[in-house]
Amino acid sequence: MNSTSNQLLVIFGASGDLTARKLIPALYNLYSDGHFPENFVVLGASRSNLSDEDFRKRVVYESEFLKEEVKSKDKEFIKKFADTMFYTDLGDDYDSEYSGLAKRIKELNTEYKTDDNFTFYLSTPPSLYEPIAKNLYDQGLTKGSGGAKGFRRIVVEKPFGYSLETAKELNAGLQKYFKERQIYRIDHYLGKETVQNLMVTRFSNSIFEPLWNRNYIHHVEITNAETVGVEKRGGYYDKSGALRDMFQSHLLQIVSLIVMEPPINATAEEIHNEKVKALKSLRIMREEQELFDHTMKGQYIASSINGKRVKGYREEEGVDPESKTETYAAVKFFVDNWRWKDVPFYVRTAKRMPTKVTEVVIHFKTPHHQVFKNQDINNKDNKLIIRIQPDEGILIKFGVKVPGQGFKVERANLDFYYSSLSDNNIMDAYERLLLDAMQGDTTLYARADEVEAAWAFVDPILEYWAKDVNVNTYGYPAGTWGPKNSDDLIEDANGWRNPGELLTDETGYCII
Ligand SMILES: NC(=O)C1=CN([C@@H]2O[C@H](COP(=O)(O)OP(=O)(O)OC[C@H]3O[C@@H](n4cnc5c(N)ncnc54)[C@H](OP(=O)(O)O)[C@@H]3O)[C@@H](O)[C@H]2O)C=CC1
Ligand SMILES: O=C1O[C@H](COP(=O)(O)O)[C@@H](O)[C@H](O)[C@H]1O
Repeated sequence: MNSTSNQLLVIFGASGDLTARKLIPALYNLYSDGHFPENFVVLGASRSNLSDEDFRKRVVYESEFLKEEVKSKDKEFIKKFADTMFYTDLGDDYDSEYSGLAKRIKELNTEYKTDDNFTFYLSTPPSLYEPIAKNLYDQGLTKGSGGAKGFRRIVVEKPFGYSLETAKELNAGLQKYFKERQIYRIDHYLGKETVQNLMVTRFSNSIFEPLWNRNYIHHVEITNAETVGVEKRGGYYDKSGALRDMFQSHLLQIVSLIVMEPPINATAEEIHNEKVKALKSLRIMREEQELFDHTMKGQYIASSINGKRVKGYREEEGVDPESKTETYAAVKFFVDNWRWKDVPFYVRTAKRMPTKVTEVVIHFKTPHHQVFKNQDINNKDNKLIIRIQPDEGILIKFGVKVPGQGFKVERANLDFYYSSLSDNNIMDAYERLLLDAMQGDTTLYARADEVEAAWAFVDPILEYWAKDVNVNTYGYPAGTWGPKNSDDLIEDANGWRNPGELLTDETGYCII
């Protein structure tokens, strides 16, 4: 296990939702599991005027996200955790000088012996990333500006850019003040245990990797379905859409792990090098006809689920009532390299689907010669299903003989659930990623060139959709598996695998 050095973690945007919802609960779990170094301090920073005690109340004692923990643990235990938290007010805006912040950091560093090791976590709107980095530099708080003895790391939240151009600008802005190896771009899917397991499944078993290519794989299907709508994030989401929000980041990261070649070792650098090569080999769609044939967008419309009316996307708070922003995105694409030539990849992501599930399905080719003729024609390929969430696990579907006369073949399941491996809870993604940042491991963070390669693939689709000519936005009733014609995109592979029940019997079909 890596060791965690004494350090001070500064969270910008400490009064915000992510800090309370994810970061502090993740820190609490690390603390409970004994992962804090001997000397560890958290300094929250934002414009809101709060004292240290106000901040502790807000994110620990009265936090709706730590309710159970505060109730069930003894007071001393919780107090010790809360006492690692401090707060400093940044004044009116994140552009003003940070002399107060710098002073507080230095005082805490001396008092709590955090060895001059600072991690800066930016949980703010991305427009503030460069100004914050510059201010840290101006205050002598970065390696380049202060002759620091300890380490300096900067963690930034998604979204990382809005397009290839803006992602490049963000990268260049941060790289003026921090070296690439000091920059940690969060993609919380990389912190999920089963996403990491994609590499282990492939590269530590001799039964999968020899088959992991165009000779044996017919197609690859990835589904990311959520039951929730846009909730309180309508304002952000309406400018973003499913392709930017999920596909460019989380789903292309998963694709890179499926497509990549084996790294020569498991170091961050070698893994990132292979992932970049994989992302660069995705065939960028440039022709309008191809973009038309291989992409599909949809938007959820009102429906009734279990007798309760569910709002349509256009009725959500912060959403333009005439919005054409997609809450459903599906893309078919190819990978231009030796391993994957002519193997189609089908990837979809959507909100307001019947069930929450993220899974990768590797569909193997059927055997060249069919010895047993009476196999169900739609169900004769082997499938490897990697369930990323929920019920993390791996399922192999393979043919077995039905007992009795003759050779009737049926699919059987070889099922593995992650939960059967250990009694310990699987670490939450933020917990894992924070611990990695605290330990200086960038493996599960996205590197600049990875992010840019993903945007380079997505940009032409976004541009084509933005033109709004020959592009339909298909409506689908909330609680269904997307537009009624969604199987058109994947008809050459017998349609999508829809695991789970339909919540509603409405099956509307419309173009909106
Ligand atoms: N919440 C979530 O579940 C997720 C969030 N993220 C990302 O994390 C980051 C923070 O998100 P979240 O906590 O939800 O956002 P919030 O709006 O809840 O918090 C943003 C924080 O930034 C500060 N801030 C400073 N300037 C501005 C400004 N001009 N506009 C808005 N806020 C400002 C606010 O504090 P103050 O006003 O006191 O300065 C606040 O603490 C964003 O980049 C978001 O995309 C990513 C994935 C999930
Ligand atoms: O980054 C995001 O992810 C969530 C889904 O995350 P999950 O871990 O619950 O699968 C998504 O709802 C949100 O829109 C997106 O910004």
